[in-house]
Amino acid sequence: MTNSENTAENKQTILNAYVGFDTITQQIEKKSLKRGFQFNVMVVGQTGLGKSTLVNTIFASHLIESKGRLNADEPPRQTTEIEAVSHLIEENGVRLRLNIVDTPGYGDQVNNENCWEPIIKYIKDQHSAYLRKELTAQRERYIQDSRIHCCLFFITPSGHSLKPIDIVVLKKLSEVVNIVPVIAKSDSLTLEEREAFRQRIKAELAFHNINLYPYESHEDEEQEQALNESIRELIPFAIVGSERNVVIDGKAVRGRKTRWGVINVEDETHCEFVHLRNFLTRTHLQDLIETTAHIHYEAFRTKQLLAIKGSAQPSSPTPMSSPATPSTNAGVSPAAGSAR
Ligand SMILES: Nc1nc2c(ncn2[C@@H]2O[C@H](COP(=O)(O)OP(=O)(O)OP(=O)(O)O)[C@@H](O)[C@H]2O)c(=O)[nH]1
Repeated sequence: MTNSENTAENKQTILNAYVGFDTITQQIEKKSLKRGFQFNVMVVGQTGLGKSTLVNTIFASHLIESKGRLNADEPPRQTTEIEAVSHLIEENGVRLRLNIVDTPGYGDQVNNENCWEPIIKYIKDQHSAYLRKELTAQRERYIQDSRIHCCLFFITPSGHSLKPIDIVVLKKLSEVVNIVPVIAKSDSLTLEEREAFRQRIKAELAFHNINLYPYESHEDEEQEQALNESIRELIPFAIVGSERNVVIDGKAVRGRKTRWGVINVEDETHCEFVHLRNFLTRTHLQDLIETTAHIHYEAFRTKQLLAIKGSAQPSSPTPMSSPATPSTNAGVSPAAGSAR
């Protein structure tokens, strides 16, 4: 046997031997399962649009209470107050720590000037808290992540167009968080009205350059790109929520019973709730978490660290790159995201 044959044979032997590193995915899975997952969702929209109901419908349990008035003589809410509730939910041995941040009463005041500020401040405060923990000398092994991974934005089912205040708030939010807009209570619109409303909203979002999640990325595989494209077609999701079960053909389903029939929340021909739930929990949960870290938090972090560096060198002759345009994750551009 020649030397080169020997080398080739050796190489072959090594490649055929079972080393065991193919179990790395199981090892990661085991560790991740032990640690559990953290998902932080924020709901933004006017009072009574069904925010609490939708969250409870998505996660199939009563997680948050409605903040609506129970009696007509109760005083209306005075200010935008932000409230976070935390739940540990478990499915087939997978533990998910779910934080729901409710922002009741947004845009409900007589004077809505800067009503979005507490919401933006809350999101930035979470980034700031994370950065502080990250920069401490003896940082925790696993930093508690309270950064908002997804903001469900509720659009009033007016059938006309977005309100000017919605456009301002969407624009501000899209710079700091992944937004998933939904047409709330879409059972109040006919199927044609829904579609026309959706197309109008898409056109408005594109006109105002509002970039929504999922962002376009040339790094995604073809399959992923196709999935994201189909999701963009459905955005904003026309949803119906319900915490009650109704009986259809002898089967109890989540639905709303009206005088003229029953809406089955889980029926794709009735509304897009199932698509939204699949998108949030089955296909994009991890990506929402990663995109928050790689794009929104990274932008915040860069801006903060550049600002600190800038203040440490007040007489520096070289101008610093603008903190307003931080670098984002390679290949992924929220600015290039589709706003359809
Ligand atoms: N028709 C219809 N009604 C809904 C839908 N979702 C919720 N509702 C009803 O709307 C009312 C308000 O729902 P909530 O979930 O409390 O609304 P909210 O946006 O959380 O209200 P706040 O917490 O006060 O901001 C309740 O009576 C719900 O049963 C829906 O999809 N369609």
